[in-house]
Amino acid sequence: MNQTSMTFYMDNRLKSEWLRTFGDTLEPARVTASYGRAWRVVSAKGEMQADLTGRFRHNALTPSDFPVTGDYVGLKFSEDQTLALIDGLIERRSALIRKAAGTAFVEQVVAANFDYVLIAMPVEANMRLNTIERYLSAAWDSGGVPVILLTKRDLCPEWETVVSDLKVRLHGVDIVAISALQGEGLEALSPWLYPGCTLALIGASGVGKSSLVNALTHQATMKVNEVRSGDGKGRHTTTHRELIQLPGGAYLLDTPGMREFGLWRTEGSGLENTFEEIEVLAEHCRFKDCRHIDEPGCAVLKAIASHQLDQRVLDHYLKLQREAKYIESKTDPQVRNEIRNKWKTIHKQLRQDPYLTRKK
Ligand SMILES: Nc1nc2c(ncn2[C@@H]2O[C@H](COP(=O)(O)OP(=O)(O)OP(=O)(O)O)[C@@H](O)[C@H]2O)c(=O)[nH]1
Ligand SMILES: [Zn+2]
Repeated sequence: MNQTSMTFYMDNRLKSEWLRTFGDTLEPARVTASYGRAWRVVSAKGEMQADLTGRFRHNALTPSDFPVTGDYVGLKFSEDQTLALIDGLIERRSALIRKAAGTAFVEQVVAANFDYVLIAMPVEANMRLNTIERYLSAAWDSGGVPVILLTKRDLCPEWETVVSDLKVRLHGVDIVAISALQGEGLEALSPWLYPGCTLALIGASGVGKSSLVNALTHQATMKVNEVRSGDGKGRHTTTHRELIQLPGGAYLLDTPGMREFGLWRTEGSGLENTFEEIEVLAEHCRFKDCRHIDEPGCAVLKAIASHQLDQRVLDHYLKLQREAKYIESKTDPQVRNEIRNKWKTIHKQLRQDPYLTRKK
């Protein structure tokens, strides 16, 4: 359990938005944990459990209308002052949204109102750019600014080379390498640990997120995961608080939903924007449904043979396309369009990556 005290903070922009939305009728608070039907909030009065007012519940039409961890909310109190009730929600300035496919298309917000997205992954001699790109585009989509957090640098002797290499490839994205175990490199995170700054921490299971939180809070706030063999349970190591205040006043968001982030589908269609070159070439393939794998008369393969196109670009394209097909079959056209538009922005960044740039 987390023993540190928690304080409520709103910057000036938020304060004025708050006043515009609620005036002085409600008590400002922020959600520190969400349990589905109950919430934990912090306000100037301290931390407490909260329910929803009937009015709020009635007005909430979709799952994303309900409060999530990180949300700024307006509280009312029961007549005897013992119960806090959420009566309103400030519009989210950023959100990690999980798009779950089912009979109806459901959007699930898993965390809100962060400034930065810390993308955690172990540093390795051969970093997989595809994975990094997927995380980066999800981060940009969320409204937060991505920071790549390379973990376990004690296990990778060449970590410094990897970092400088990535800095060139991922032009303009901040990259930090740490070892939570040895307490190394943590000071490099200080530019983001200023009072009121909220960081969303994402990354696959086992990359060292809990260890980082522990190292930053200097205490066992989170249980480091010992994967239980057999039943696969005991995976959620997050204690009841999902918004953690760090010494120095920054906040860290770490919710169970975010922990599954590595499994999310964050992009769908729209690859044709990212890989324009291939699409243009493909128009000259003999077969309209050419897969550019081994078909005769394939203009894409011809371009590779003549070194006009890099094989790795095609591999990357085919891989993403296989993945995109899956979600495409499950999402509706309107959503596909949205995803496509987002990709248009992302594609600009990707094109600055030498890895994805066409040879000459
Ligand atoms: N060598 C080394 N091992 C680390 C480091 N950080 C974490 N680990 C180990 O990696 C394993 C997973 O660490 P966690 O912090 O539980 O990873 P997590 O990302 O929180 O995992 P989930 O809770 O499953 O999402 C543990 O055995 C840690 O001891 C590090 O900097 N160096
Ligand atoms: Zn082809």
